[in-house]
Amino acid sequence: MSLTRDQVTEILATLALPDGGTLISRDLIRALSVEAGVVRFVIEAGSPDEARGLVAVQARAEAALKQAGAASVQAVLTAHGPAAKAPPPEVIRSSAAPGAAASAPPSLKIGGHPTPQPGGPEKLSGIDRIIAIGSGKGGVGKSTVSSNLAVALAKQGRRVGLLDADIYGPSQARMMGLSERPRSVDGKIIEPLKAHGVTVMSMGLLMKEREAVVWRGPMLMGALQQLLTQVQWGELDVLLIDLPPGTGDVQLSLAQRAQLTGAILVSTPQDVALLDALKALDMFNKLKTPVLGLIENMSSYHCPNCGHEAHIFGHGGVEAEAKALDLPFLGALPLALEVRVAGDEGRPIALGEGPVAAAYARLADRLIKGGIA
Ligand SMILES: Nc1ncnc2c1ncn2[C@@H]1O[C@H](COP(=O)(O)OP(=O)(O)OP(=O)(O)O)[C@@H](O)[C@H]1O
Repeated sequence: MSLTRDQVTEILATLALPDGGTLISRDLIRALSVEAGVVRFVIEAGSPDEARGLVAVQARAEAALKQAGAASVQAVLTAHGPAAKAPPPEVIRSSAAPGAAASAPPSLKIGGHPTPQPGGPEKLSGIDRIIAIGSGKGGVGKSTVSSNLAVALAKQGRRVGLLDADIYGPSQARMMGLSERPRSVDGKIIEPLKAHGVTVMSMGLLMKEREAVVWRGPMLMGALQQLLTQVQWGELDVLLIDLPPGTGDVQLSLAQRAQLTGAILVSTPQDVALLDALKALDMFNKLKTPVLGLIENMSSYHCPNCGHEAHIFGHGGVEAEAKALDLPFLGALPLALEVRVAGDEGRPIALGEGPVAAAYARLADRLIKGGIA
């Protein structure tokens, strides 16, 4: 049984706080989302002291939700002090790393309030093109496509950056095989890491491994601004930005802060994913970010034993939709076990040879020839 948002709220409403009331009656829950059994939320306390007193409630909430059927629970305690005198909000503890404080390179503070940016979206110095990779819903392979496309472009000689802006569930560090932490000598400029010929920066590299972070709008926008402007990207032909799924604060904030060349949307052939993708499309239109095209991921499956080609999630839906919308269809990427295994091992499949790597090479070639990447 998969939990609904209302059921989650009901469960949270039963958990009494040490000084009275519940997480719901005291209005401490922020950014609650329930998707495919994964429950994510922030418990926002008024002060770091109050937050410390809520650690036990956080653990009880996680246990109760898991018992009620949640596949996983990512609950984060944050504290907000009064705006005038408080330091930037502090991530106190995440559900996946009990007792661990969020850590970053020495003296580097991540996730403060964004600084005002007069004059609209900025052109980031040294970066020729910025492409956001989005999807209407989670799990369609947006991060997988981003890392593999980055590698495929680098293999064809492009200078490529990959920014993991999926601040809620960063996965690029794992997919690109990075565990080292980026350095910051002066506490301001962050030195990105290099993997497989790609310059990479991810919130995941600044957090402890397995830590889940869910931030509210202002903190999140501050973190995103830092990842865009404080990272020493160097000279890049293209920066790929792996967005969180859906249509939210990060997308909005990104479009407001950086001059995007455009967005690429990833979808699976399933209708539901496509409908969600259309919502994302609508969002990019509203943000005046050009949509450069659609990609169909998990398109066809080649049986490794008999070579038979099957279309497990259907096939061609994204191409048909692209046609109907008069948008470029950029390519179909096969469903293959090795894609997941390679991603989990930190060596994107596009690094090697074979049909999937060839599909990524074609995609990269098409983007380069089209002047997109
Ligand atoms: N073409 C593919 N063939 C096989 N497995 C795939 C393929 N694309 C993605 N996957 C696997 O599907 C899972 C989800 O992929 P991924 O994390 O890239 O999706 P996502 O859209 O970025 O999700 P989220 O937005 O929730 O982070 C991963 O385990 C990944 O390895």
